[in-house]
Amino acid sequence: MTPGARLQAAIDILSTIAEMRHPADRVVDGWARASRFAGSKDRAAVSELVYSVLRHRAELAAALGADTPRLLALGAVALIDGAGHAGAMALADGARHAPAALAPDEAAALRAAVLPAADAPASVRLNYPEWLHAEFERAFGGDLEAEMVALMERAPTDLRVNLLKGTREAAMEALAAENVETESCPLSPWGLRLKGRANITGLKAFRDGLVEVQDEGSQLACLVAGAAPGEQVVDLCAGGGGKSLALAALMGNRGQIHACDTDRRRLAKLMPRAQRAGTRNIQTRFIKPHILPGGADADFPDLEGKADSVLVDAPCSGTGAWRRSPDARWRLTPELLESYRVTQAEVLARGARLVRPGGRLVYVTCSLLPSENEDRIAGFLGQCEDFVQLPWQARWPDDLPVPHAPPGLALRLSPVRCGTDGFFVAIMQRKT
Ligand SMILES: C[S@@+](CC[C@H](N)C(=O)[O-])C[C@H]1O[C@@H](n2cnc3c(N)ncnc32)[C@H](O)[C@@H]1O
Repeated sequence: MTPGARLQAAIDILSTIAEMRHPADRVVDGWARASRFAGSKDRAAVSELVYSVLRHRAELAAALGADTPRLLALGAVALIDGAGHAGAMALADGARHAPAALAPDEAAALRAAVLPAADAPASVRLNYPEWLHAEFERAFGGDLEAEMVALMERAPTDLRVNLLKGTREAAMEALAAENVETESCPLSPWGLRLKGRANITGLKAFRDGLVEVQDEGSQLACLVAGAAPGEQVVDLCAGGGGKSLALAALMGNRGQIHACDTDRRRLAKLMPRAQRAGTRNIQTRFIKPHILPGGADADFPDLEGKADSVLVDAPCSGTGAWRRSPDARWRLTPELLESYRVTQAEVLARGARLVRPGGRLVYVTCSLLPSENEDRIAGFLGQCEDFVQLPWQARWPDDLPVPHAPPGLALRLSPVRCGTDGFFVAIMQRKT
């Protein structure tokens, strides 16, 4: 592909993302599958440009005074990728497969474009929706700028070594034998961080179930949630089972994990993964999203008040994972956020009913927003007096380095403080 054709492909992908509001990775993958003519370098260059626009969208829109996919992509070539104004304009020459020549107003906007100065609003310079500014300020205070800069960076790829299949050292060797260099994650005892890039799902170590892709922050959430051999564990929002699989490894295949979700399609991904991992103590359960107020929970007639531990890995804004999904910041709306908060309160209350006296209720989000985190826990504890919150430090193993999390009972991970995605973990215990 010519540089102009790559630019036009990025513009087409950005147009589809804007029109359909689909996740960017899905649209980029769909384009790559449908574009057999594109080689691996073309695919990498197109994807790089699409993500560059998504990471810098607010800055670019302010610089250009417009946010059409065409101008945003040209602006990214000029201002982010370093090609300069003339370099970007030269690509839109109307040649076959390249973008049509610029209209006079487009050319004028591009020529005049300069990235916002230091006195521009933080939400513009650091690329997040202005309506979330107060929440981020509440979350980070004086660290807001540093955390938002870190959220614009690319996240490393982390793997969780499946201890049911081998040690971290054995996994590192197996990966090295497939030319994939890794290093131990700084905090997770099961974590390996890729030094470069690799197609993980194509590796033998992955197919053999020795490693799974899981951010270190998610691994730490599982470490703190904990699960002991022989326990009855409910993973109430199990999705594709990333956390169920980590808990199963902790349990050494003894006890039972009930992996539940309201989405059959997501849940269906779990059992093939469990098989690959050699996990034999997970069973899946499709559940309805709501229970009737005051009534019994028809999806859990067998588990009411019986579970040793209930993990509520709640649906959330995903703000903590913006490094991986930069487009998610532009799909989030106040209405969507409010709908997450409502569901979070519902699933917490539902999970609480399943916990036995003395058992644990663990609430996890990959959100950085206090309204999905601390406020949810405060609301829950205000209504459920038979639960008390435990400090996360009490569940942190003595022999591991301690994350630089801010003080408080709940564990709050973030890219700057801990080098992980943003996560929130609160542990509550049912009084005996
Ligand atoms: C953060 S994701 C779970 C990720 C998963 N635990 C993992 O580690 O891979 C949240 C999940 O909650 C599910 N969900 C949404 N509403 C729900 C509800 N009312 N009850 C239970 N699960 C729900 C979604 O389908 C989604 O799979």
